[in-house]
Amino acid sequence: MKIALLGYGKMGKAIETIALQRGHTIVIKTSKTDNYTITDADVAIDFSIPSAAFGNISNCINNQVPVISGTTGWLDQYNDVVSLCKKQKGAFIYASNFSLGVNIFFELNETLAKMMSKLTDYKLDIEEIHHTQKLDAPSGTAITLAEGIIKNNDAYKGWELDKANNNNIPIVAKRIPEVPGTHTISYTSPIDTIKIEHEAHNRQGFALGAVIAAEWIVDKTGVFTMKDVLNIG
Ligand SMILES: NC(=O)C1=CN([C@@H]2O[C@H](COP(=O)(O)OP(=O)(O)OC[C@H]3O[C@@H](n4cnc5c(N)ncnc54)[C@H](O)[C@@H]3O)[C@@H](O)[C@H]2O)C=CC1
Ligand SMILES: O=C(O)C1=N[C@H](C(=O)O)C[C@H](O)C1
Repeated sequence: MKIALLGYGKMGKAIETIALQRGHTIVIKTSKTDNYTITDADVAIDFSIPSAAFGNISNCINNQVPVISGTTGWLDQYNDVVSLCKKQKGAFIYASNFSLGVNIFFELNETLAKMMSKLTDYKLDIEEIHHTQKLDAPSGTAITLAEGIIKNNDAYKGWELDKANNNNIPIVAKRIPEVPGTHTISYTSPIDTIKIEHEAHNRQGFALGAVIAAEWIVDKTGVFTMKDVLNIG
């Protein structure tokens, strides 16, 4: 496949390595709004910055190039992308986290949330830790985890950064140099604590998942998620 990398930072470079190992060619690499012809690519992978994602994705969809986006922090425009994709009969996947391990963790989180929904003595919090260059907080993955809990436990209606209000899940975001991404869900009662955690050791899992998603979507039309790609849940 001929791949366009929209965003050639830490993730763009990790994706390039895996894509080349899997026999693909990188035909476009952008680190800003450079001039390029997106139709030179069979598929585009956007790991850019929150303010650039919507423009990058729309350009692909308007030109009938299937697009994968892992960029976080732009989701107020997600529904506009879904509408555009339907109108243009394009192909699009967004995932807050492309790694297989985190997608299994998402399923585990929902199952645990269902089990904990009747145990009102337990107080819940989500913690995420990332490197200090990260632009957004909380992480997209922490938001997906919160949404998975809200769907399965009526006690929670939303989430809030650094605050524990009645019906909102508190998300604590920590920034520590070089941490690729750690997410922890804790349920604490006066008697004990139940914890589940995913710790990425490097960026390879995110990058491999993104390339697998690109290989999967290249001949499809529609809006999909990693559940469709990995066939889990
Ligand atoms: N969904 C997932 O599995 C993962 C998502 N991410 C997300 O991916 C995004 C990128 O992460 P990193 O590579 O670590 O960041 P980074 O800061 O290393 O790279 C971002 C790159 O985007 C470039 N850029 C800026 N404006 C652009 C534009 N208009 N078009 C194309 N590129 C542009 C920057 O110059 C930079 O090279 C972040 O939003 C991060 O949260 C990161 C890891 C995994
Ligand atoms: O910015 C990062 O690095 C990461 N961002 C994603 C997120 O916001 O959840 C995924 C991963 O945790 C790494």
